[in-house]
Amino acid sequence: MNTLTQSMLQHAYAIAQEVDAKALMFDAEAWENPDDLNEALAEVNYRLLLVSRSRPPGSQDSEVIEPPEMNSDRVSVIHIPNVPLTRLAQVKVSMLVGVAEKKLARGDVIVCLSGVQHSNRLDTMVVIRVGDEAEFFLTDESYPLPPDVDPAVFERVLSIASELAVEGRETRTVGATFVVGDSENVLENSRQLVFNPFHGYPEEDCNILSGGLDETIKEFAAIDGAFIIRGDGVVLAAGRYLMGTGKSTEQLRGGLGARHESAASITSVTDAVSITLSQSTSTITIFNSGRVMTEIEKIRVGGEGS
Ligand SMILES: Nc1ncnc2c1ncn2[C@@H]1O[C@H](COP(=O)(O)OP(=O)(O)OP(=O)(O)O)[C@@H](O)[C@H]1O
Repeated sequence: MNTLTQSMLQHAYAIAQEVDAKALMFDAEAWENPDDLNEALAEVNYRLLLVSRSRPPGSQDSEVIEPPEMNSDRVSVIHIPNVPLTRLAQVKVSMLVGVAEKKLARGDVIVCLSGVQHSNRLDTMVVIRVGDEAEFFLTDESYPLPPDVDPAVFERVLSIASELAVEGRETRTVGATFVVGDSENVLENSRQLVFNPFHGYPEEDCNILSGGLDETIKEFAAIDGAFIIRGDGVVLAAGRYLMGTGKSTEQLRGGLGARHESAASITSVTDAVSITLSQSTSTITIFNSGRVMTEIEKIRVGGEGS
């Protein structure tokens, strides 16, 4: 391990102890292989949140460093979308997923370490109190998800939206809205714009957690309207027109149009959360209670985090 990385680890550990941090958040992807990661983990005897890239259920990706099996309360893993993210976006998404999975809570202090992917080098340390930075959690909600939404479903939708942002469709950017949770209410507050491609299929074939559905969803992102996803991951509909427009509880910033307005509004009249990918900026915006909860900007095509 190089001197800088060792020094970063030691200082991060010392700071975590001094400020009584909830955890040290640690980027598993900065390592080239699991042995190097293990060596680094042995350096710090503190509660660890390992950030790792998520893969679709059942898929293999040799680029992804799987954190070692650890039978310990000291270490838990947060999966974030497997797309290039800036350092800030990575921290933001890790915190969001960490809070959704109840591994973190508003007010927790965390010491975050990251480095360029597979470089074996840590070069960035950030100390954050979850929820303090306005741009991380823009609403007052202490828990970001509706009660019926499995955090794994939220994480998968976030991954699919992030991949869509990077990949686009047939060389073009695409936009999409995923409305997750409180689906009976959401269906009552929306109507079918076009034929629902998920209608009539067994639920087990339409669950985003069961694998194999990502490409189908990405294909249907091109059709007008929103996806409606039940809290357990079953995709109930695509091509859905969301009603209740104009009921968002805050003025959206300039440049956001009907897609974002409708995504915000549906979360003000139901308990759902909306995840919206902008076609024009490739920014992902997450809404709940009619307001912006988080924005993830600059999901980039290729390159290193900055
Ligand atoms: N009420 C609605 N329910 C579901 N989808 C909608 C609704 N209104 C608009 N859309 C979707 O948004 C698309 C138009 O988005 P528009 O450009 O007007 O909004 P925007 O918020 O600026 O989004 P973007 O940043 O992606 O351009 C439509 O093609 C349609 O797919």
